[in-house]
Amino acid sequence: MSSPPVTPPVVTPPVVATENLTKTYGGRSVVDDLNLSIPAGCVYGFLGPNGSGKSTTMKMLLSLIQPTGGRVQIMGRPMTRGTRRELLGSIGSLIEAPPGYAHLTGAENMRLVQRLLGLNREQIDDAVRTVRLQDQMDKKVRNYSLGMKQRLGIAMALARRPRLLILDEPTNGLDPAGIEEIRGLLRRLADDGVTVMVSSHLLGEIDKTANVLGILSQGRMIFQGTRSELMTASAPDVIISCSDPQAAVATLRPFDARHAGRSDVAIPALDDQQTAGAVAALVGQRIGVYGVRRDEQTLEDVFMSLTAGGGL
Ligand SMILES: Nc1ncnc2c1ncn2[C@@H]1O[C@H](COP(=O)(O)OP(=O)(O)OP(=O)(O)O)[C@@H](O)[C@H]1O
Repeated sequence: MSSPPVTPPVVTPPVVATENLTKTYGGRSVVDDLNLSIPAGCVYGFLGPNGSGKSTTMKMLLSLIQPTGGRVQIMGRPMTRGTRRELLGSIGSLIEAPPGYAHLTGAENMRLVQRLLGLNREQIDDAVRTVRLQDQMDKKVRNYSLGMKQRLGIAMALARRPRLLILDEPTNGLDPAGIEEIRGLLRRLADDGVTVMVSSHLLGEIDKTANVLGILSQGRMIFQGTRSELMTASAPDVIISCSDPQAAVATLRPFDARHAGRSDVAIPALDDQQTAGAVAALVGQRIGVYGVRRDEQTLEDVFMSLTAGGGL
């Protein structure tokens, strides 16, 4: 009897991959040996304090500036002088200030994009609907709120129906309602199969939207993975609630224990075996152990400790 044919798994290359991507200005590396990997269909949150190199990285992905070293691959193909034009045709981007002529209406701005890129009317209408600006198209852009300008910028980036969208700090300066509007938009785009790379210096602005996070500090990637992997990697404190915290701190000095208020003692970076050892040591000293738990950590705590609070 012949065995059924084995279908090889479909391996989709990352939509963006960089290898040792580096940018140096005057001998200083502002992007340093970066290995980015952005899976297809995700919202990739690119986080880091101001000046950590996010914009410089995004500009290199878009070929707006030349890397000093390393390589960029988009959808499995190397970005070179020969492939650049074609690859950029499948990327929409919003870098720095929102684009658009202030003295023209939203509709006039979109018509310019249509003509410039040789698009059809349906593509323009779809993009405007996606960012929910269809009722604002006859207003001059100078009368738009910042959030509306950002959404118009995103509509311009979306009009060519890109597979990849690169947005540099699209929520910067927006009020909570504007931030929520952009979050919802990014989720809808990812649901429609667009891969979105979005930068921010504020974790709270994108952590609920992003499936994958890349955290940059001083030009180096200090973490890349899912939100839950980040929480796991951060090894939260173990908190032991006990009858005599002063004596417990003395007993657990080799574990770097500290008094954490009332009956609590906090111990950093303990694995399960070490936790059992710490509890046994307390029991051996006749200190009553009331409870043992892992500290609650917000993603903000983790981010702050990873980036040592620099610039936040
Ligand atoms: N053309 C340039 N010449 C010299 N230094 C530069 C240049 N462009 C950027 N830098 C420096 O590179 C570092 C990274 O800047 P970049 O704008 O990429 O950071 P960022 O993470 O995007 O921060 P921000 O959110 O503030 O823009 C900064 O120290 C910046 O001053």
